[in-house]
Amino acid sequence: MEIDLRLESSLWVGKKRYKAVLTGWHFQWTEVDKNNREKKTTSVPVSELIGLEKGQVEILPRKSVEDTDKDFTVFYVKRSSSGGSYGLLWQFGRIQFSCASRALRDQWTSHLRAALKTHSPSRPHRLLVFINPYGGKKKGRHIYHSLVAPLFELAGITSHVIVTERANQARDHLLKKDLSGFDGVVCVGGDGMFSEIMHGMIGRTQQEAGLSENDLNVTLQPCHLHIGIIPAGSTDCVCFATVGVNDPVTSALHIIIGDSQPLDVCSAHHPTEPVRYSVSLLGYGFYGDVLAESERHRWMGPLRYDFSGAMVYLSSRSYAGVVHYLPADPLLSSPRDNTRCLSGCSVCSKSTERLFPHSTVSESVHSFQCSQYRSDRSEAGWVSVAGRFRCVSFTCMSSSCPRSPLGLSPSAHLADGTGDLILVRESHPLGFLKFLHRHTSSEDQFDLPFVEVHRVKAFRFSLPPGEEEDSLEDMESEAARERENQESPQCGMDSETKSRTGSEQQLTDRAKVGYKPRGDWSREKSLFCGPCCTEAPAVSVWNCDGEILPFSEIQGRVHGQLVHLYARGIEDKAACVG
Ligand SMILES: CCCCCCCCCCCCC/C=C/[C@@H](O)[C@H](COP(=O)(O)O)NC(=O)CCCCC
Ligand SMILES: Nc1ncnc2c1ncn2[C@@H]1O[C@H](COP(=O)(O)OP(=O)(O)O)[C@@H](O)[C@H]1O
Ligand SMILES: [Ca+2]
Repeated sequence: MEIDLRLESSLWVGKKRYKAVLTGWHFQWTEVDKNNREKKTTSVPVSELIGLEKGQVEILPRKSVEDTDKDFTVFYVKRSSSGGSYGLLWQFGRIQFSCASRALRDQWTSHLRAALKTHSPSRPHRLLVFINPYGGKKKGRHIYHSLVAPLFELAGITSHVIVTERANQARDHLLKKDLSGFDGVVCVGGDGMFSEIMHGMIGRTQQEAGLSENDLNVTLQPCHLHIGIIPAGSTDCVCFATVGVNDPVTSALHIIIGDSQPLDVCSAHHPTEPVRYSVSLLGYGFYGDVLAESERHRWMGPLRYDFSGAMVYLSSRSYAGVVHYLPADPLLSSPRDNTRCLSGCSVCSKSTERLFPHSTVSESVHSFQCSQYRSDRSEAGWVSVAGRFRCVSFTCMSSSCPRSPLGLSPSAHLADGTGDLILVRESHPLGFLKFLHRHTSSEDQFDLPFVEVHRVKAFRFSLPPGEEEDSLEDMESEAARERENQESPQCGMDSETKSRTGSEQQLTDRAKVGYKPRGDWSREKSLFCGPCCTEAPAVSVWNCDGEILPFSEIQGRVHGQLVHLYARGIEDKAACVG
């Protein structure tokens, strides 16, 4: 039986009288003056109420309740127009109403609670929170305890908090520990920490489904737990691109109200390595080199990327390779259609219907996607491009971030089952600088003769014929053999570098850092072996959402809407703030 949630009465805020109306979906209050004229109305969707309490309640600086019997306090999401040039900042709104009687107060609180239950069914009650205490400016713990935990408490959310003590602790926990009772997982950290959590969640889901995630042909099962991101890292691109701002309170409010944003994920495969996943950036060449270089300067905090970016730019490298890609349907969207994926995006909604044609996801989705991908795997429809590239980048979304407010690919979609492949060919250094600089403005970075962008479902990158990647073991033994035969140093470097043979150099180039999780933060080998060294490395590494993949040849495939975030995409500023 449907409960009638409608309620209307006069309420007071201080000395001002308001006409308050609960329609079921909305709660609104309008100031009424002495002549019964209605003034400004504030309307809040019930789904955006954070909570309510009887009495006069303050939560800042600390929660205090004065249990008056005619008052109740409502907490709600309030949008602010001062959220920077891109998304909308959400703030915590609080209003304290007084009623004519205690009975009316109880009627309001019970109706509002019932409306919340009915219209906000997907709110989390119990969350597993991982804090990386070393991410970004090392403020994760403080951000969570001072800004986020009080809001969770107010909203009645209980949380189990784990402050990590090592890299990959969160991933391992998600892979092995009992997760029953949790509605979602919260990541307090940057893109690397998010990536760790995403790997744990995707891995766990496939384990439970009995699927082999390393198999490129397997259709992965979407994860059922949502992930919330409290930005506390260096780039925080996943948060920025899915919420529109990097603000812990805004993110906490999206988590509290149980927002849901599906996200495409690209799996990156190499024959001898475990699968890796990426949402923001799979980048070879410039972005791979910047990451490898930046690991040596972690002490600089987020600035390490700017410093390393400048260093790598000055080294002016390009790398040979062959890129194959499987184009997505050009009738659905294009990376140069000048559209933006905003909250409620119709391209993404249509993709949901295409990717999950029946409302009961599981088997139907599985078989549909499998057959679709199997036919894609034939060479039919694949396109190849060979050459020397300054960078080969792939992103499943715009990858906007404070450094680049419109992102690597401004018209990419969060959840359309495709990604954008950006190929930047060898070019004059000033041309490349122009390309990079355009990321910081609204000028079109693809409108340059040496840049191409393709919307794709899958891609692979290989080294040129004859220079294909050997297995690292082969290279190691070859290097050892060469070392035995060779005595003369290559140039006047330090003794370790001097004794490096051709294969060793190549080995170092390819596996520059070995396959270590970035969080180990061990001393990496510099990309710059010294002014005397004129020979640039022949190969680069991949930057996989801030993690180094120590190999060159990969195959990537987009898995549409594989994970869900507590977010709603970028809200259209014009539509939301009056
Ligand atoms: C002359 C001005 C040049 C400005 C170039 C700006 C280009 C910025 C593009 C940024 C794309 C970011 C994609 C996201 C990558 C993150 O996953 C990764 C890890 O983040 P985190 O864990 O929070 O540290 N960040 C990077 O790889 C940084 C790339 C910076 C390149 C300059
Ligand atoms: N306690 C820890 N000690 C060292 N590394 C950690 C720890 N917890 C997480 N990490 C790792 O730190 C890396 C970077 O974290 P992140 O939060 O993304 O910061 P940043 O944005 O500054 O790179 C992640 O790859 C994660 O695996
Ligand atoms: Ca996408």
